[in-house]
This record gives sequence, structure tokens and C-alpha cells, in this order.
Amino acid sequence: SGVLSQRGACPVAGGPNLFYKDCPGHRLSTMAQPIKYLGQEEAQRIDEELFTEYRFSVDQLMELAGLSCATAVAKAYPLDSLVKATPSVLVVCGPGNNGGDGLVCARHLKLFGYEPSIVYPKRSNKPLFQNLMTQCEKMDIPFLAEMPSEAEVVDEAYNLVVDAIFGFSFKGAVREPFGAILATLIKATVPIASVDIPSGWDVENGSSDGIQPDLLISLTAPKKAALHFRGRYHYLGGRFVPPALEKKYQLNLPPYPGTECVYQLP
Ligand SMILES: NC(=O)C1=CN([C@@H]2O[C@H](COP(=O)(O)OP(=O)(O)OC[C@H]3O[C@@H](n4cnc5c(N)ncnc54)[C@H](O)[C@@H]3O)[C@@H](O)[C@H]2O)[C@@H](O)CC1
Ligand SMILES: [K+]
Repeated sequence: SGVLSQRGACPVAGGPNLFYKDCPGHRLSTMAQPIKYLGQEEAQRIDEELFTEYRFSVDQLMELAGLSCATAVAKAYPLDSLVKATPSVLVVCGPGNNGGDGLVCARHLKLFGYEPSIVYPKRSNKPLFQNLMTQCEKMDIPFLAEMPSEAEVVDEAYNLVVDAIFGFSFKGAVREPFGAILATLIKATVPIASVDIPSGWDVENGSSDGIQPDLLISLTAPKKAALHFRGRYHYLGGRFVPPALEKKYQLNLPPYPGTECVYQLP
């Protein structure tokens, strides 16, 4: 049958007005299936395989993940669209690798002309994270002593918040200090850009009373929680998946345009 014979709108590019037969990504590709949404265990298996079988280091993939996040932020909220006098961005980092993505994202945002500030309450003492912190400090990115507790303060001081608190390893009820931080973010009205998963959401089932990000950057492949995302912008990032791994897990990733490190999902 082949892709050209498929009818209807292309689910991964262009939105409802672009049909398979007209979609540049599909015309020449054999990829006919829609992109896969991963469960928690599958996401962790792929992660494990990237490090063990494919011999990537965490630093490598975190750099590409964080760069994707900063790029998606810059596309969704260009500098000239920001409403505040300074291009301030609050980057909230959690205790694991999602938080590491946030540290990398902050550094790239600074290079892109934004003024990030970082909240990082549970700091890892692993060299990777210590190095990422030093890199940020040496680029004059401030680390705040604590998260502003009032949502109004966040709304007044920042154009947007990058949520790099929890990723695909989040489980169970939120422990402090992140419960209070998420409560503030739920009340705040500035846009939230979530790295990989909206923090506090169940990785597969989402959350109806949690934060509601305006931008979601799904890394490697979207997780099932992304099916509940209602914000304006959904980007795929982390353009590092070897084709053999993509094939093994039938990720059906869409074709990233040219040299871009992010792909906007409909
Ligand atoms: N394989 C990939 O595709 C890549 C993944 N990366 C990032 O790594 C993330 C996954 O990182 P990790 O596995 O380190 O895990 P996470 O960063 O998702 O979170 C784990 C941390 O959160 C804590 N935690 C879990 N549940 C909690 C709860 N209920 N309350 C309070 N704390 C809780 C854990 O103790 C641990 O410190 C991904 O979501 C992505 O952002 C990227 O850095 C690089 C590439
Ligand atoms: K997150």
C-alpha cells in the first residue's frame, strides 16, 4: 500500500490541513505510523539502552536535551515577544537528570539573550551536576536562595518559567520542597515550559489538577502523559536517537527539518 495511498491528515506534521500525500516528511519516507507515546518503563528501558548498548554518556545526551529545550523556548517565546523590560526566565531544577536538563537549558538561554535565574533546591554532588552549576555561575546566571513562595512575585518578575523538576522517573506523591514549589506554579499565570513531562503529573496518566504548561518539550519520544497536554506548543527534542534504536522500539519519529534540533508536533 505505502504512504502515498494513505488518506487523511498527517498526524505528526503540519496539522489538520496537511495530508500524507502532501507532507514532505512522509512523501519520501516509509514511515506511515503515528509517533509512539511511551510508557514509563519503556522510556526508562530506552534511556538505559542509550547508555549501556549505545555507549552514550549522560553529559552528551543532557547537552542535546537542554539545547533542544532552550531552542523550543526561543521559538515559542522569541525575545521580541516578551512583555517584561528584561528577558527574565525562571528555571526550576529538580534533583535528577530532568533538573540537569534545566541547568543546560539555562546556559543556552543565556547564550540566546535571555536572563535566566535558577532555583535548584536539592543539588546533586555528582561531578556532572557540580560542573553544570559552575558553568552557569561563570556565565553570571544567578542561583536563587529559594523559590519565591508567592505566585504574584513569579508573575511580576519573570516572563516564563522553565519546569525542569521531574521527568520520566517521577513516582508517587510529590515530596517537599517540590510540593510547595508546584503549588506556587499552579497559581502563577506566566507561561510554563515543561521539560519532558509536566512535573507532578503521572508519567502515563497525567493530572487534572496539576500545573498546566503552555509549552511541552518531549525528549527522545513523547511519554503517555503528553496525550493530556492542552498547552499551545508541543515540541519534540533530543535529536540523538540512533535509527536502529528508533526501529527496535518502533518510535516512528517524525523527520526533523534540516539541521533543526526540535520538531513542532501538531
Ligand atoms: N534517555 C533520555 O532520553 C534522556 C533523558 N534525560 C532526562 O532525564 C530525565 C529522567 O531523569 P531521571 O531518571 O534522573 O529522573 P527524574 O529527573 O525524572 O527524577 C528523578 C528524581 O526525582 C526524585 N523523585 C521521584 N519521584 C519523586 C516524588 N514523588 N517526589 C519528590 N521527588 C521525587 C527522585 O528521587 C530523583 O532524584 C528525563 O525525563 C529527561 O528529562 C536527558 O537528560 C538525557 C536523555
Ligand atoms: K519537567
